[in-house]
Amino acid sequence: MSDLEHTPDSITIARPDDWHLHLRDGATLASVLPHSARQFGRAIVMPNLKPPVTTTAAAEAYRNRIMAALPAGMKFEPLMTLYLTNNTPPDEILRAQESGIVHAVKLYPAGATTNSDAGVTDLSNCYKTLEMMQEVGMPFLVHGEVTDQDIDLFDREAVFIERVMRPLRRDFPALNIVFEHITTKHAAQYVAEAEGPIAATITAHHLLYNRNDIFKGGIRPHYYCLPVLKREEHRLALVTAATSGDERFFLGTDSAPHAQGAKEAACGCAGCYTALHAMELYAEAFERAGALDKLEAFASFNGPAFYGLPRNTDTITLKREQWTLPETLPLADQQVVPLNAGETINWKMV
Ligand SMILES: NC(=O)N[C@@H](CC(=O)O)C(=O)O
Ligand SMILES: [Zn+2]
Ligand SMILES: [Zn+2]
Repeated sequence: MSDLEHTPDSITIARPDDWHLHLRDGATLASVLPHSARQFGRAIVMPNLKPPVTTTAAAEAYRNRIMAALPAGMKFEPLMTLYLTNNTPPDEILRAQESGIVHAVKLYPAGATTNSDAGVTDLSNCYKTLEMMQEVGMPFLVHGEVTDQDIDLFDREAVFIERVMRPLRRDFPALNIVFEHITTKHAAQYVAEAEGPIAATITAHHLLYNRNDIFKGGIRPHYYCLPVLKREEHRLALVTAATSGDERFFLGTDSAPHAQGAKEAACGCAGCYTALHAMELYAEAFERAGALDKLEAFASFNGPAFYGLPRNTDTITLKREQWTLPETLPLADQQVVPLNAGETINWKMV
């Protein structure tokens, strides 16, 4: 635990960016975009819509819908991505690069997570496209889990490193890779030690919670996400990585809105909604580690550096001020339950 007497009552940092965000589309997009735009200057917008965003033209149209949904007076830059499929042609990468609005290509292993059925079944189908990405410097963002049903859910990230990540790095030594939403000590160690241009995003909830929290006092659907929360030793490894100052680690909320009824169900969807209070959660995690001084690089410097983008020039301020989260938030014509709904948290962005 940090020595609370000596931690500041407020912290001002360069405006952060969210390098892993689900904005969805239509009325849901309109409901959730203001939460992210209030805290973050930019976001890597994930392409796992229905249907997925698989072409540059679709990404441009999606970007236009996001900008149309942005409330007047709010500033926000969506950084678009393409959803890799078995059939994505290499020249789509050229179109994406030339568009100036597509900043990465995302791997969803088929069946790994929400809206991933159109994902890649075998990366060897994509080698010509990956070669083009390596050539033009287009980052490759990966949901790093295998999907074999005989692999324990809690082992899927670790197995992905051996079966997919290491061969990928061997075959594409210069490919820019982001290991998204890492959840294990294995992934943290791999990213810290791997050859070549590589980075990882870490969510706030994987820094604050472990798998016990999914079952605290009963089944807690709002703590269910993919990759799933892991043992305490893995959470501790993520906190060590995030607060290490290693510029390979940066902020990605993986805020993933699902309607309340889709989460509180016999077979609930995977995803935590944290966009409302993401920076407050990260401040809590970094303070608990006695590392508030490391938050700015993790949240505001390392991501732009990896993507070759300038840092934001404005700032945000977080004050140590308790406030209670709402039980629900509007989501299109339904509700979404934020993580920590109804709880009192210790930091507030002002
Ligand atoms: N993280 C999740 O649990 N869900 C994400 C998809 C993803 O990031 O895997 C979603 O889009 O719902
Ligand atoms: Zn994912
Ligand atoms: Zn995600």
